[in-house]
Amino acid sequence: MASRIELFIDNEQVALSHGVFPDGAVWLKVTGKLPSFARQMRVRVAAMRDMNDFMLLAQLVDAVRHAADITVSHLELAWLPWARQDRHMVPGDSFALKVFANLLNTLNFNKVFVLDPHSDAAAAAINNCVVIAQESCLMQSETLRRAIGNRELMLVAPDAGALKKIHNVAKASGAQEYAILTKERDVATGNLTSFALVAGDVAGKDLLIVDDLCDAGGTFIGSAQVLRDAGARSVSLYVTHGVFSKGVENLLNNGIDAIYTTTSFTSPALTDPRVELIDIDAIFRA
Ligand SMILES: O=P(O)(O)OC[C@H]1O[C@H](OP(=O)(O)OP(=O)(O)O)[C@H](O)[C@@H]1O
Repeated sequence: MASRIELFIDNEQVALSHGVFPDGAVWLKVTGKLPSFARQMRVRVAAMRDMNDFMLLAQLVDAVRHAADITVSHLELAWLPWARQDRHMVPGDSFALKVFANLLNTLNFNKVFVLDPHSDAAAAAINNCVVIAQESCLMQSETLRRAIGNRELMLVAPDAGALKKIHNVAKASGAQEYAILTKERDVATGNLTSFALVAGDVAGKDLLIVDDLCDAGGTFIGSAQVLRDAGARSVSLYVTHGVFSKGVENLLNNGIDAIYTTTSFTSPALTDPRVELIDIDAIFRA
């Protein structure tokens, strides 16, 4: 299992056990004590990445509802898989986010809390979805709250998708200004081109690129190059979701000085002095 899954009944954590049958099917059991009557079931899932992880969640919900009369059920879904496939993009592909949301909706949660989803399509497709906004996630880093508030770091939006959110990040953190970059992605190949700085005087400044997620990192390596060419003193990166499919070293060796991310996808065990992890527990509790 790749995901991290936790169960809380009326705010008390209950132990789980899971594994894989010889035929490859995953199994899950609640091994802690389940009261026969409980008000609230809360399930937190981080780093969900495939249908085995979804199946474990579905089995957990079934096990709890079989044993206890639950009146309210909440899901804290830190990382939303398939969130980037938020429309049909090329002929023959699928609107995978909608397919996943339709399955998730069968679990009938009263609320589904999602951290900084890639686009508005998530809240439209998931029933009873509550979005925890990017600025709420970022502001849980004391380092960033202080540095942005003291004007020691200037915010940068790396593309049109990020620009939609950065105004709220600036407002929440007390930043006066932000720089804006553009890029183009060929959705058929994934290739990135045309990086350009379209607004903001970044010369001599310490910068913080802010975005929802980092996958292979091409967006941020290309952005860092443009920002350094324009005279930036340093370039750091905040992403709510750190997939880092080519490793954090790929970024840290290619123009990114420091990384800030949450544990929505990144393992809490990641240790690198140049990476600051924001615990999702702090975000969900805020
Ligand atoms: O680390 P990388 O591999 O570069 O991927 C990260 C980028 O991809 C996503 O946007 P996307 O390019 O899908 O564009 P969109 O915001 O227009 O959907 C995301 O918002 C980042 O900007």
